[in-house]
Amino acid sequence: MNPGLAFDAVTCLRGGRILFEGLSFALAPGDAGLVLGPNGVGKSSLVRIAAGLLAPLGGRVTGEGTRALLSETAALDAERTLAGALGFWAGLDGRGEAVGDALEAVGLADLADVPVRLLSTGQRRRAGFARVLASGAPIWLLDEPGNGLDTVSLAMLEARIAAHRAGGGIVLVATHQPIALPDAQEIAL
Ligand SMILES: Nc1ncnc2c1ncn2[C@@H]1O[C@H](COP(=O)(O)OP(=O)(O)OP(=O)(O)O)[C@@H](O)[C@H]1O
Repeated sequence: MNPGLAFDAVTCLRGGRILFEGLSFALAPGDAGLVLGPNGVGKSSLVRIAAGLLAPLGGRVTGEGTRALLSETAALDAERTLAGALGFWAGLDGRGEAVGDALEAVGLADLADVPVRLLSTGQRRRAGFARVLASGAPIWLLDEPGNGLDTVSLAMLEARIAAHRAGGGIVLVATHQPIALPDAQEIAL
């Protein structure tokens, strides 16, 4: 199976307004898409459509391969320990053993036993990214992945994305912040 992600003439309606219309792009293994545009233009909506959480008004999304989403909400149970919350999701994919390495990768191994609700903003963001890493999904959908990250963590994120692409993974990033994403396809809304 060759992963891929393509938008074919996708139109997005939200809150009674057309946010974008007839949007097409295609990402192949190793590719990155960078979604850019001002506040409220529809970047998060585009990522949600790519994740299958929001239906487009028109057009279609195609592509093979599982998709992992990092969005504003980390989607981790606040009352569980960090390792427990990540283990819940990874376990659903039969990848419970991947949690330890993911926590190491994002520099949170020391906080594995801390409840998610006690994490700082940046730590929570990194925890959300650890969930993506642990998923093993070939397609990463990252909505503002750099939010709240310090310089070291941003460099970690960029390095992990580069390694993912080098291994044939695909990434779609929506962001305001500058992020190193060499040769990314710009998707300007
Ligand atoms: N659940 C919803 N119901 C109705 N309208 C919504 C909903 N979520 C978002 N919108 C509207 O859709 C528009 C686009 O929102 P979206 O979050 O996709 O933009 P964005 O480009 O990601 O913004 P930002 O840069 O501020 O994160 C906004 O006008 C917003 O109010």
